[in-house]
Order: sequence, then C-alpha cells, then structure tokens
Amino acid sequence: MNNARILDGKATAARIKEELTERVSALRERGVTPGLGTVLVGDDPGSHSYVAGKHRDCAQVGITSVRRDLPDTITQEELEAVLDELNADAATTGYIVQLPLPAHIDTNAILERIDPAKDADGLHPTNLGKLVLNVNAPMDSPLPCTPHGIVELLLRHDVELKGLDVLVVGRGVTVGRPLGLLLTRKQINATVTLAHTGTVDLADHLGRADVVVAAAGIPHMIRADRVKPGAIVLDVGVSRVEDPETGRAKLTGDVDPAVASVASWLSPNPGGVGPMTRAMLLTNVVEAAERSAAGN
Ligand SMILES: Nc1nc2c(c(=O)[nH]1)N[C@@H](CN(C=O)c1ccc(C(=O)N[C@@H](CCC(=O)O)C(=O)O)cc1)CN2
Repeated sequence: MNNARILDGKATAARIKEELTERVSALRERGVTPGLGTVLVGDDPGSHSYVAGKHRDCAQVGITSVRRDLPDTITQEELEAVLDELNADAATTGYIVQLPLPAHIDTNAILERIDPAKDADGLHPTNLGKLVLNVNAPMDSPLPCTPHGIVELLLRHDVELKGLDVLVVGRGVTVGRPLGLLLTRKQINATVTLAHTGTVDLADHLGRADVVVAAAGIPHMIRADRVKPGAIVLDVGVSRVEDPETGRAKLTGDVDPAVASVASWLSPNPGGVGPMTRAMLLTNVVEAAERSAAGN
C-alpha cells in the first residue's frame, strides 16, 4: 500500500522551466542571450544521458548551448585548455564539467579552473566557499544543483524542515556536503547528520530521522522496516543494474519502493530530484545572465 505523498520533481521542474522561459525571453529582449556549455569526458552512458537532457532543457527554455565531448584519453593540460577557451568565449555565459571525471584527471584542479562567474554548477571553490560562509544571498552566486533542487522541491510542496532531524546518506561534493550546509541555514533550520561509509550504526540513525536523503548510490539500501513511520524520504542515489527479466541496464535508486508504505512524503527516483537538478542548472544559467545584464 502506498501512503506517501509524492514530491513530484518532474512536474515541479516543468513549472520552473515555464517560469525560466519568460525570464529568458525578457533577457533576450534586452539583448542578452544566455548560453550553456557542457564538457563531457569519456563515454559513460549515464553521463551522456544527463548531458543530452541538459541540452534538451536549454532548447526548451530558449538558452543556447554547446557541447564539448572529449575522449577519456585527454590529459589534464588539454582539458584545462578547453576550460580556458570556454572562460574566454562570450557566447558561453555559463558552463559545467560533467562529473565524474576519469581517475587520471585532478577534479579539484578542473573545478578551480572554471571562471567562478561562469560556474553553472556552483562547484567552484569560490562559490562553495560563499555557501560555507553563508554569504550568498538569494541570486548572488550559484548553488550546487542537486542540493538546491532538493530544497526547492520541498519548498514548492510546502514541506517545512524547521526543527526536523535530517539524515543525509552520502558525503559527496555534489550532494551530501553542500546539502548539509543549505539545510542548516537559519531559513531552513534543520538539524543534519551526514552519514558515510565510516558511520558505525546507520540503522540507528535511520530509525530516528524525520527526513532521509539517500545519496549513496547503493541500490535499495533504505528499507521500509528501517525507516521511522511518517518520515520524509528523498531518493537521490542512482545505480544502473541489470534487469533480470530483460537483461538490460535499468536505473535503480537507493530507496526500496516499499518505503512508500511508511513514509509521509517520498521523492521517487526517477522522477524526483533528477529533473530538479536539471531545472536548477537552468536557473543558475539564467541568474548569471541576469546578474551580468544588471552589470554585477
Ligand atoms: N557537473 C555535474 N556532474 C554531476 C552532477 C551535477 O550536478 N553536476 N550531478 C549528477 C548527475 N546529474 C547531473 O549532471 C543528473 C542526474 C540525474 C538527472 C535526471 O534527470 N534523472 C532522471 C532520469 C534520467 C535518465 O533516465 O537517464 C530522473 O531522475 O528522473 C539529471 C542530472 C552527477 N554528475
């Protein structure tokens, strides 16, 4: 039995895209055309699918976009040269480097090479630093897309986290760490536990959490019998596992579908945080263009 109400990321992202379409046309009337660049290294099917989705979204809202798809044999220096080109390209008002990068590439050095004013992912150290220092008033600088998407998804469903105990499972730089910072801001005022592979008794944390954000990338690790009844559960992690019936790869989230019978709200996967991640990327691109149109 499914009791949980659905945090519908697909429908919410569609509404955000409608709002952005109007903002983009207002910018275009003022002679400003927002343009997204994507840098994709290698041939990971998941990354290719996400990047393709980002370009489809751009076309939908009127943002121009360019792709730089590169072989996984590229060197650090060659990749940095591509970023230097994008930093200098006036038509690219914002860009992202799709993660993960191959192991021989120094990811932190790459993120640092992005012009912070063109950082559409909010992952440049300057922009992450603003998040840590809590100095990015709304729209001053980009926020990382997935954490921002999670907050926006909850806000637009009128789900308040004030005073709630949130368990974030996963301490990665694109989700867990920045999400902990966002949720502990005074405007949200949640209490956050960041669980990770070194966490001793995850089951104990799970059983006590009012809100669970699962971003570990371990299929169905969050089970109904472990979750506090009435908890709010967001499924962010994704794995590609072979479907035994068809033999084809299938997307599987971190949350067992049976959790829907005990949770009060559930953000499914697919259809939850993924589309919101893409909507927040578009938001970052539009806001950067609006800042530059305002001369900031
Ligand atoms: N540079 C970045 N790299 C990565 C990020 C990021 O924010 N910036 N996050 C993730 C992947 N990601 C964005 O790039 C992403 C994940 C999921 C989706 C999405 O729309 N998922 C759909 C299903 C899509 C499908 O069927 O393939 C859904 O959940 O409904 C978009 C973007 C890691 N890398």
